[in-house]
Amino acid sequence: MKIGITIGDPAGIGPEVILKALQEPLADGIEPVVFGSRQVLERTDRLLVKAVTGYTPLISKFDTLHGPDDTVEPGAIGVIDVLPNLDAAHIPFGERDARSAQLQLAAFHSVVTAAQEGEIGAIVTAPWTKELFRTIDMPPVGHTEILAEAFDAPEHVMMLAGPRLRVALVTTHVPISRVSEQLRPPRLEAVIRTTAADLERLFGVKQPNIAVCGLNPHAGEMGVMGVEEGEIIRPVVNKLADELSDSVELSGPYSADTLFARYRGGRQPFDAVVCIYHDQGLIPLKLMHFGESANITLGLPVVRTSVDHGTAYDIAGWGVADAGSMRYAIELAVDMAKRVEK
Ligand SMILES: NC(=O)C1=CN([C@@H]2O[C@H](COP(=O)(O)OP(=O)(O)OC[C@H]3O[C@@H](n4cnc5c(N)ncnc54)[C@H](O)[C@@H]3O)[C@@H](O)[C@H]2O)C=CC1
Ligand SMILES: NCC(=O)COP(=O)(O)O
Repeated sequence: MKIGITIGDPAGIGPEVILKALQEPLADGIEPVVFGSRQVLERTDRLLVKAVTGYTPLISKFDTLHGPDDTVEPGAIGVIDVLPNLDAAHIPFGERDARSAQLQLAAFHSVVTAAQEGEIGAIVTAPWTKELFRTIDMPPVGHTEILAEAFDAPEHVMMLAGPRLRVALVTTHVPISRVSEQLRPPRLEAVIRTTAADLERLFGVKQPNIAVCGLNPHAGEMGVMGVEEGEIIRPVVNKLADELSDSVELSGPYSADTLFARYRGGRQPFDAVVCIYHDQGLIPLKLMHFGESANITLGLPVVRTSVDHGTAYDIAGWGVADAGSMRYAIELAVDMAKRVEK
């Protein structure tokens, strides 16, 4: 099975974490194919040879493919040049460059097409810089939103998952001031249903135990600190807890701070926590699992995972980036693709 890995923003740490993550071979029968630029991978490989003690050069393993249907030589790393005429070799690290915006987007479009055509078993993305799209007159956009549109999946969910904590987000990249207006019963209901279904489909968790956070301090404290819990969250949770009682244990809304305190001491009280906004879920996730967790798009017909970090311009080109999350994202994608294939 081929796993399509996108290069992300070439000015960031994406290419570095890909090559570091591929130092150890993947499971038998799994062929990594990097969608991006051979020039970028070659310069990163050279850099890592100089900067990282014990790094094994991979350049001799790069196998340029004409397309995702090409065969990858055994033990090789397939590479697809998505913009062969782009001079990507000299894009400066840690700087905004329109060429990076073009490359990160072209790589992603290519991998999405390959997935739609059934050429790859899963997508793994290295980080891109959303704000960079302004250099090519596009709005800042995440992979998740593009995937949802490409696969017509309005009920998609962004989940970040590590060994114990999994958080599923109701709202993602919106200003805090707009979270309340985006917290609507149909969206919350869709997130709970998709999370429950994909805990089993992708993670193999049967009869999941799912908690839902409140939005406000103390989950609104009987309405004196906010009304969304009483007006929106509790009615949806009560309705679905009843409807799904045979297959899901659903509870909430919980006061978010104390809910995450239950994870102390190595405990895993829930299979997933539905969080109302981005930082409500990602702060505890990163405190517990940064570097050993991945981002997963639920609700898609294709498996897609990504790293738990961004492009880290402050360390790009130094060779010091930790590739734990990229390796985790690749291995998780392989597991999920095998589970879905069965
Ligand atoms: N999946 C994706 O494409 C994601 C992209 N981003 C994008 O990344 C850009 C930068 O975002 P930030 O909030 O600054 O987060 P960031 O994760 O890029 O950096 C935050 C801090 O963590 C460090 N760091 C991140 N990953 C690391 C690694 N693998 N090893 C060692 N240190 C690491 C960085 O050096 C920095 O000090 C933004 O444009 C954002 O949109 C952010 C998250 C995910
Ligand atoms: N904070 C997570 C994040 O930004 C992931 O975005 P996406 O590119 O995976 O949609």
